[in-house]
Amino acid sequence: MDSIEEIHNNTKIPIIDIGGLSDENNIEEWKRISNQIDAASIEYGFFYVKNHGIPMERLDQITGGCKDLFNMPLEEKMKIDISKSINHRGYGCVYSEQLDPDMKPDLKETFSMGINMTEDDPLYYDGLNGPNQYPEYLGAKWSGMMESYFYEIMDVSLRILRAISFKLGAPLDYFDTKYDKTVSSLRLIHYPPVLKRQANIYDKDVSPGCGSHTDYGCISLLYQDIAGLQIESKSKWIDAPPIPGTFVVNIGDMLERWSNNRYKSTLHRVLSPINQDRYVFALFSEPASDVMIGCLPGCTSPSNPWKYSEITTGDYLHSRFNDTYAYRRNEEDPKN
Ligand SMILES: O=C(O)CCC(=O)C(=O)O
Ligand SMILES: [Fe+2]
Repeated sequence: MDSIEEIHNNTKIPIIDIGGLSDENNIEEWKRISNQIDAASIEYGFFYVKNHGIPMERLDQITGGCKDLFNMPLEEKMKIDISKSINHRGYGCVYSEQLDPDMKPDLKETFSMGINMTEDDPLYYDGLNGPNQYPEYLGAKWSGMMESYFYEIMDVSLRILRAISFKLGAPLDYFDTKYDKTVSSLRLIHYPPVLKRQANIYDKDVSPGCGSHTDYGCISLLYQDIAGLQIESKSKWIDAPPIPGTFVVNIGDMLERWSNNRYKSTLHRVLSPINQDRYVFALFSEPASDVMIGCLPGCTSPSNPWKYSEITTGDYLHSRFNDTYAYRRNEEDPKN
């Protein structure tokens, strides 16, 4: 395998060492890290993080968990199909999602899960909260492992959001207070191989691995086993290859709104792997569904008023899911 330096020579997306965020008294480190995150979020909307605290063995274990899920017989996967869910969780089969409306639906299958909310909570029936659909076929050990991982990666996401709050003039726990009933979603993805990639990636008759899109939430943290991810930078597509032990982090639409466009929710896409399966797991980090997306204190001034109107994270997510999922196409848009 190529060394980190060799891989990194081929991409300009910065690698940021976030180890120092675990000591909240080390102000110099917080300044250094939050400045690096700030610069990368302005220029690329993407960066890699290392020293995040999740060991390589754990990442291999979760990759193994992805393979176990997608290797299940189709009838077992369909038992937990996302269309059976009240809250957009469970298995999404190949072609069920179309992230680029100008292209064919995506050649990928997915599994989504989040926190288990109890039924007595007023947010339970808002279509984003509620129970997970776990694969019984894989037993409680599998779901227990994924639930633990969900909290481990949530923790990393909140550490990064604290660094962003630090930089943008908000209290360090600005996002923590909005995340008690987080609708964050952990998503496992499998990209089936193609024999030969189409010569013209813009061929509208061929499904992309994942069509070009921006993410909906605050930040996404992604681990990929093999290459395929590309991001748009200065009107060109550049590769964001896997770098061992790191996560790819990107800014989503909600943080773009919250930061008054200081940070970029960058277009990205995935090329189907050739002759090889590709496995990914990503956390889409988002606050509770009743949280209003406002403007961070350091991102507005009399000469730079907030460019958006207020919307709750729940309404925003529903409208985006309705745009991109075949099974939801006929549902009412809550924004209308
Ligand atoms: O598979 C990848 O590398 C990216 C997936 C992605 O962008 C997404 O699911 O939003
Ligand atoms: Fe994405």
